[in-house]
Amino acid sequence: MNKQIEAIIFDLDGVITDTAEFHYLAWKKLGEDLGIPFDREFNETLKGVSRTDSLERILELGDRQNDFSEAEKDELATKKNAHYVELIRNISEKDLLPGIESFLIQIKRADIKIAMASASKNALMVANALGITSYFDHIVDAATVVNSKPDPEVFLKAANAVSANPENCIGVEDAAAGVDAINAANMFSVAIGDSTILSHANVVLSSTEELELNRIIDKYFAS
Ligand SMILES: O=P(O)(O)OC[C@H]1O[C@@H](O)[C@H](O)[C@@H](O)[C@@H]1O
Ligand SMILES: [Mg+2]
Repeated sequence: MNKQIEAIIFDLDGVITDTAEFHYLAWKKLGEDLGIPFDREFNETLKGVSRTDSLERILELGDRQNDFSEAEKDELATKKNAHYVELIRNISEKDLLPGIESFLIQIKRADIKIAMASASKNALMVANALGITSYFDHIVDAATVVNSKPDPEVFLKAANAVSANPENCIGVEDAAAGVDAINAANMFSVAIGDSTILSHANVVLSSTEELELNRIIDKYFAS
């Protein structure tokens, strides 16, 4: 098959904006309320993972997974979300991570499709608050995704929605589970963050400032 780039598919939290930090703070508060404190290292295992699966992992950490009914777990997840929504109340264009908007403009000019594959049910609201929705040809509705990253489902849904062949897609992620999902979707993975955690990506950049379309294209064709 002809190698070409049809779409670039973005994770949201921790890639486009630093909401990964707010997810961490909101889960940390819930964990402390439950007597299950945890650190940033454990938080790495929550990145990219859905709300319900994240709660399960925290309860397992405290060996409390059997202490709550499904209804009580729903209440806990709702409580975390209320705290998260409060933390992101004032986000706006100023909270776009450096280099993101210019990267989106470069992709648009190159006539490559842009999609979002976030596990967050708040993704559309956050994208609207950041003023970037119009750049996206498709934003996957997390409520329709059955399997959490590292399953490739959300990336495959995004590719399908913009009629792109997964092998001709590039995924951008900040989470280890997200990189696994991109790789499992048979896409080219670009990771932003710590290269010791994200070494399984095709390309690791230390910051969004380094996102530059020509550079990514060169790496993709060299792979
Ligand atoms: O609770 P939400 O907004 O639906 O988000 C679900 C998940 O969305 C992912 O993007 C985040 O990396 C996770 O930390 C978060 O738990
Ligand atoms: Mg992320």
